[in-house]
Amino acid sequence: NKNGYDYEKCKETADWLLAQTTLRPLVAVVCGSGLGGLGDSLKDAVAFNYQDIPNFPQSTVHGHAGRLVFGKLKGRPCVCMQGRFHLYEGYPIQKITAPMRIFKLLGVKTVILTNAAGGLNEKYKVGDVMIIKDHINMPGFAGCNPLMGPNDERFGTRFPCMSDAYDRELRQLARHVGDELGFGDFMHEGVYCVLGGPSFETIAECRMLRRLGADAVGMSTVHEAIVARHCGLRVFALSLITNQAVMDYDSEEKANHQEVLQTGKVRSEQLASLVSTMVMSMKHDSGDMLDGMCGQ
Ligand SMILES: O=P(O)(O)O[C@H]1O[C@H](CO)[C@@H](O)[C@H]1O
Ligand code: HPA
Repeated sequence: NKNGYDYEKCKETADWLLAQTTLRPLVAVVCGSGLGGLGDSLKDAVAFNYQDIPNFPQSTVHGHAGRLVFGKLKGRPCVCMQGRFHLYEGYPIQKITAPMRIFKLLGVKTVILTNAAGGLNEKYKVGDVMIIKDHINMPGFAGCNPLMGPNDERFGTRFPCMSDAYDRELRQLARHVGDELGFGDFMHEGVYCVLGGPSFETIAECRMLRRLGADAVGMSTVHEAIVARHCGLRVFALSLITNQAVMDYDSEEKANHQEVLQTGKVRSEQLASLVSTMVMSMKHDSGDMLDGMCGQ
C-alpha cells in the first residue's frame, strides 16, 4: 500500500508490542478529546509513548496525550490509546486507522471508540452521552474512505457491510450498564456524523446535518469503525456531547476546543466506570478474557 501501512508494517508493530508485554488484551479502547482519563484507570499499566512504537503516528492535538497503555480494567487485560489521529492533522487516512489493524494483530476482539462531539439533536444537553448506533461518513461521500486503495484480503473483504457496524449486543449492554449506574437520564442512542475538520461547522452546516438525520457531529471515530469492521473487530462507540452545535443565527455560542476538553473532565469518571463495567461484562467467543495472559 502506497501509504506504508500494509500488512507487514502493522505486523511489525504488533510483534514489537507483543514482545514488550505479557498482557494479551481482547479489548482496545480509544480515548476521545479530553477523555484520556479512561486510560489512567488501567491497573498494572505498561505505557508506551507513540514516538517509541515502530511505525506509529504521533498525536498532535491538545487533549490527546500520545500514549498506548496496556493494563487491566476490572481484572480484564485491555489496551488503550490515549490520543487518536484525525484527518485534519494531515495524516493519510490509512495511517489514522492503522491502529485498528495493529489491534487485530495483537489478538483484540472488540474496540471501544470514544469521542467528544457537538450535539445536533435538540434534546441533547452538554455532558450527555450518546451511544453511537450508526454513522454518516461525510468524507466518504467525497471519495475519502480509509479502505481506498488495494484491498488486502488478510484483513478483510473488498466491500464490507456497514449496516451492522455498531454491535447491537454491546449497545444493549451499554444501556443496561448505564441504567444500573444511574446514568439513564443523560444517555441517548443516536447517529454520529463525521466531517474532516478542523474548522467547526457553520450554522447552515449544522442545520443541514440535523435534517440529514445526524444527532451529533465530530471529526473522528467513523474511519476507525470502518477499518475495525473490515478486519472483523466488534465495535462499540460513544460520544460525549461536549458542546451544543450552534443552530441559530441569534446565538452567542461559539464552538471551541477548550469547552470540549472541559466537558470531558466533568464526565471523565462516569465514562470510565461505564466502560470498565462493560468490559467486565463482555463475553468473547474464543477463551475467557481472564485467560488473556501469556507467560504467567
Ligand atoms: O473526536 P475526538 O478525537 O474526541 O475529538 C473531537 O474534538 C476535537 C474538536 O474539539 C476534534 O478533534 C473532534 O473530533
Ligand atoms: N463539531 C465537530 N467536532 C466536535 C465538536 C463540534 O461541535 N465538538 C467536539 N468535537
